[in-house]
This record gives sequence, structure tokens and C-alpha cells, in this order.
Amino acid sequence: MTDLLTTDATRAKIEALSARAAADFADEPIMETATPRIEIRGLNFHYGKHQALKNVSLDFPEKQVTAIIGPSGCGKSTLLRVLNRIYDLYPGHAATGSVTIDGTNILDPKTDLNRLRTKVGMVFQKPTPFPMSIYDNVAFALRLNTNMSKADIDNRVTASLQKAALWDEVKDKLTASGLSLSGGQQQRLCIARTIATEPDVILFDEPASALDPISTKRVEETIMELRKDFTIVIVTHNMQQAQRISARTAFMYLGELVEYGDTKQIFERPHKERTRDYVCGRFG
Ligand SMILES: Nc1ncnc2c1ncn2[C@@H]1O[C@H](COP(=O)(O)OP(=O)(O)OP(=O)(O)O)[C@@H](O)[C@H]1O
Repeated sequence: MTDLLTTDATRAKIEALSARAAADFADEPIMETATPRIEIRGLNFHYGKHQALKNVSLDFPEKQVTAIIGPSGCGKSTLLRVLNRIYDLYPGHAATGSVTIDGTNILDPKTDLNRLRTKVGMVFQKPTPFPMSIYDNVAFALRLNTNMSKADIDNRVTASLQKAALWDEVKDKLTASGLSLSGGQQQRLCIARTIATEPDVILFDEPASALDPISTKRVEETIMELRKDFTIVIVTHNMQQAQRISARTAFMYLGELVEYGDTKQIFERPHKERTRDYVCGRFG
């Protein structure tokens, strides 16, 4: 099979698309005074004896995209996993400090985890559609967690697929398997599945790292649309992606938050030498 990405025409098209995406997003105004949706104070996290997060404090503002960057193993995914308490499934994994979402400390043992995970949705690195139809993938959690009528579920499935920018591509084949879609479409299906339950916060753990540049651009555009309705936190290794889509960036190193600020400042005028070395690619 011809490798499409190696043809000059295709490469030029991808570069033009990426440049346009960067131009589209670069001058987005940053709302300095945005209300924090999530407040993290003095957060420590242990995997048994190993401390993966050390005294992390930061706020994720409402209806903005915040990127978490840093070298492998610095604790980015751990920080995401604390936000919907996925770690609770594993004995010996423990968090201390406080993580307040809309005034409630979600680290409190009395927190209703089902409710929390409806409020805080997560999209993973590898698309993970269920082995069922496109429609059922999106309707699945609605049937489990709500008493919605068939008509209401139909409407919510349509709206979620539209918000995830997948509707036009699948509206004529909703009964086809979710697994029959391309990788990029599968990831947008997972985004539709996540937003169907109307969370307040969506966590993205390297959502485009398994995708080609064109699919990556579609996912980034989808995230930019979603930020109008949701508070978004994204872990990414892709420095260009962080600059294209996030208003704020947190740089982590060895479990600590080194620097946090407006994305433009972090990439163009970092205050800390370690941040400068990382964003300049001096270490990875
Ligand atoms: N289940 C686990 N048990 C023990 N240690 C773990 C576990 N998961 C992660 N760690 C350790 O915790 C630290 C932080 O891991 P984490 O996955 O949060 O890093 P990361 O910054 O997301 O890395 P990457 O960019 O490679 O995904 C690492 O030292 C890692 O080895």
C-alpha cells in the first residue's frame, strides 16, 4: 500500500492544516479571571512506598483547556487519575491533601464515586470503543445511569455525536460496530460517549498520541469546541499541541509542579530554568 504520508502533496497539506490550526488558536484570549473549577492543595500521591506526586497545588479554571506537560514518569497521568479517583480501584494507592471540585473535597472517603465519575469524564490515550454499535457506545452509560426515555436517549446520542464532530460521518450507519471506524473516528466516538453523560470536567490522557496528523487535528478542533461547555485538562507530550489548544500549562518534573501559568508565558518566557530546558527540547 502507498504510504500516503510520504507523498509531497499530502505532506504539504498536513503542514498547511497544522499551520492553520496554530494560527486559529494562537490568539485566543485567555481569561485571567476565570473561576477555578478544580482547586488542588498540597496533593501527595503514593503507589505503595513510591511517592509519585509531591505537595502539588494548582487550580484548573472553568471552561478552559489546561495542559499538563513534563518528561515521562513525572506524574502527569497520576494527577489526572486523582481527579476522578480511578486509583481507588487499586489497594495501596493513596492520595492526601485536598482536591476541591465545586466546593467539595473529592478525596473525602464519603465521596460518591459513581457521581464523581459522571461529573469528571476521561478519554484515554488509545481509543477504547466497546464492541457494540456506534449508537450503543454512546447510549451505554445513559441506559445504565438514567431513566431517560428512548426519544431522550436518541436526542442525547445525536447531540453528543454532533459535539464530538462525528455525526456527519456516522449518521447513516449508527448500527455499524464502533470498532469498524478509523482510529481518529473511534477516539471521537469515545469523546461522544464521555460527553453523553454531561460531565462538568473532561480529562484527556494523550488523546491524539496514537493518531495520524489529520485525525489529531480533528481531535484538537473537537477539544477547542468542547471547552465552551466543559472544563478540560489534557496530558500531552506534544509541545505544539499544548501551545495550539491550551490557555494554561502546568510543567511537572519528578512528581513536583515546577511552573504553572499562561501557555504563551510558559513556552515563550518561562520563569524557571528547568521549564526552559524542557520546552526547548534540551531534555525529554
Ligand atoms: N501502578 C503503579 N505502581 C507503581 N508505580 C507507578 C504506577 N503507575 C505509575 N507509577 C510510577 O509513578 C510515577 C509517575 O507515573 P505517571 O504514569 O503518572 O507518569 P507520567 O508523567 O504520566 O509518565 P508518561 O508520560 O510516561 O505517561 C512514575 O515513577 C511511575 O513509575
